[in-house]
Amino acid sequence: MAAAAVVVANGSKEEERRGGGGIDGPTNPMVTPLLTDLYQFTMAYAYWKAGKHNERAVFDLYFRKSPFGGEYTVFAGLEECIRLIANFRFTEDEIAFIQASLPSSCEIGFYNYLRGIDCSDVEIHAISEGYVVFPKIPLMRIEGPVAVVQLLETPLVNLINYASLVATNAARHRFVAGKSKLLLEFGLRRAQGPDGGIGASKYCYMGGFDATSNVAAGKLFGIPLRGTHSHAFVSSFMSPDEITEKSLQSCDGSNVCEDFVSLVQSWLSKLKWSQVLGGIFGETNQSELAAFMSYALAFPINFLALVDTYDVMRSGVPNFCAVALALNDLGYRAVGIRLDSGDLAYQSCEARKFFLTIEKEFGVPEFGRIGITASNDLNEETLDALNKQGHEIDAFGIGTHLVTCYAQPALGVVFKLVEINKQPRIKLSEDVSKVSIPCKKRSYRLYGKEGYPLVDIMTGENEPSPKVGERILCRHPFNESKRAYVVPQRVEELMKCFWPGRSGKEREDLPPIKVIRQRCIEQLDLMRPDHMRRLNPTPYKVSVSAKLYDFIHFLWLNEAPVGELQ
Ligand SMILES: Nc1ncnc2c1ncn2[C@@H]1O[C@H](COP(=O)(O)OP(=O)(O)OP(=O)(O)O)[C@@H](O)[C@H]1O
Ligand SMILES: O=P(O)(O)OC[C@H]1O[C@H](OP(=O)(O)OP(=O)(O)O)[C@H](O)[C@@H]1O
Ligand SMILES: O=C(O)c1cccnc1
Ligand SMILES: [Mg+2]
Repeated sequence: MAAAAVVVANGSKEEERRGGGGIDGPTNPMVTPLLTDLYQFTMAYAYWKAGKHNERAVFDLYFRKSPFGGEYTVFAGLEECIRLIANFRFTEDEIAFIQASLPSSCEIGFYNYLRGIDCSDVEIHAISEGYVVFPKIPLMRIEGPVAVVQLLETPLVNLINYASLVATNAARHRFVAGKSKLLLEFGLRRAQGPDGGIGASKYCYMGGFDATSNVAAGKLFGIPLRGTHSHAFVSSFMSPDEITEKSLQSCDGSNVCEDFVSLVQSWLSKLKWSQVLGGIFGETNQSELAAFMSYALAFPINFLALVDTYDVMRSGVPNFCAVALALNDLGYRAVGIRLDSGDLAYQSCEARKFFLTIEKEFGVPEFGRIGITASNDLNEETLDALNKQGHEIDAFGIGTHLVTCYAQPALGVVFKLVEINKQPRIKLSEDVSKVSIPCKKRSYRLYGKEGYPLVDIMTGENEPSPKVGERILCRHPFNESKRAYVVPQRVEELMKCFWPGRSGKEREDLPPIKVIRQRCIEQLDLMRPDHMRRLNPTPYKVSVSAKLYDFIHFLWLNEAPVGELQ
């Protein structure tokens, strides 16, 4: 396959980074081999100086606790990692910068070594993107020359951390909102910079949102685009007299209404004087009406109005209905309203009643079902509160809380050495949850009779895999008394080969985002409901085989010095 090329972003006369396997470079051109911490280079130099740089190392990338007080995480960001790996080459410019940044005592031979580095000898196994994942289970296993893999630590952790966090946040918002609601990501203006904005749109879609307002993300990833209009559009109008072009062709093109403004005004007075609606409102705001009419003239098939600029029930909703009824006369069906302040539950119910009354009173089929979108600082809690109160909202536009991951700003993804030169390594800690699980491992998801995943289990690389119908002991990695026998009805090996290096293994495809999104939805559906609930969810069991358990504790005892009491 032809090698992909990514033009280096820093502008000067630049070489191209030659990609492997026809895989494009990272979406964000800032993702280069320099997007790492200085200490990765100093360690790489020290490995090189010690003649250790080509020792074969295995690192696991995993997190320790699911975010947002939950018991599940959506794994996202893998494709961007593979794009980095496939195109991992230093340019001359970058090497010159590293040379200028390291102490002058560093030998020149190191820079020649960096010149020759790529990831052709690195092997990456990973869980598929969009999978539901759990603490301690490796999301990725990275094997290769220790100095190269060390350089990958920071960018890989960076690419997985926010992606998985925000995809999980999206999945959690979807869980509370319910499957039938349309979820729109509106966060670009509030995101942490341009990359935060693009990443949020991509991974919220992956986590189950339906569309984004972010046009660049729509182009880059093919995510559906949706949007309404803002208060500025409404308040920019002063009066209906501003509307000079008043004609509107009917939907089927069979006739032209020469004065759409008068048609709307006549509907507004019918509404005002109707027996059943009379009394709800009097004079509506005419500048708002002008804005709605203008928007309808511009978008007769997509007419949606923001109704809370002046007064939702006394102005916005009646004005919207007058325009929608005029459109209806011409064969168009209005899309709906957006509420962006006040009590969203109450207002949505009042608006729905108003629509239903019109449907009945004026015999307009389906008018009662007109869409209601709500926005304004929504998050899991407000969605939950709205559900409890009862509401008539069909779509939610969510920005700040979703994309900034307001409830938890980072997922603690880590990258730990588990083996070097075939020797298992462990990292000890006073805090047991921070002790790393040594060895090059495999991991499996074991499913029970009811089809739910029961437990994830890690084994040594060369242990026989768990078998359907065969009892296996699953042990908590650090708590001796926590163990269970499981007879799996289905066994799924979790990690697949996404970058074979020189192993000759087949490389897993990187599927389109829509496929990953669908996979994520199916994965979330597969989970037992008590793991998913928001309040005190049941922890999902993560375990090790009996053999791996014994080995962890043998290594632990071997590495931990024995204290002496005086
Ligand atoms: N029925 C409801 N139950 C619980 N929370 C709600 C309900 N309706 C709206 N909210 C939330 O209450 C908060 C209202 O925020 P705030 O008081 O700042 O806005 P507002 O005064 O309604 O609008 P703005 O200041 O934008 O004009 C928002 O976070 C919104 O999502
Ligand atoms: O509330 P979020 O979840 O962040 O969703 C996006 C918000 O952005 C827009 O207004 P903006 O917040 O810019 O202005 P406003 O708060 O004054 O309406 C929009 O009207 C939403 O309210
Ligand atoms: O299209 C919208 O309504 C929108 C887009 C971004 C932010 N707030 C609202
Ligand atoms: Mg706001």
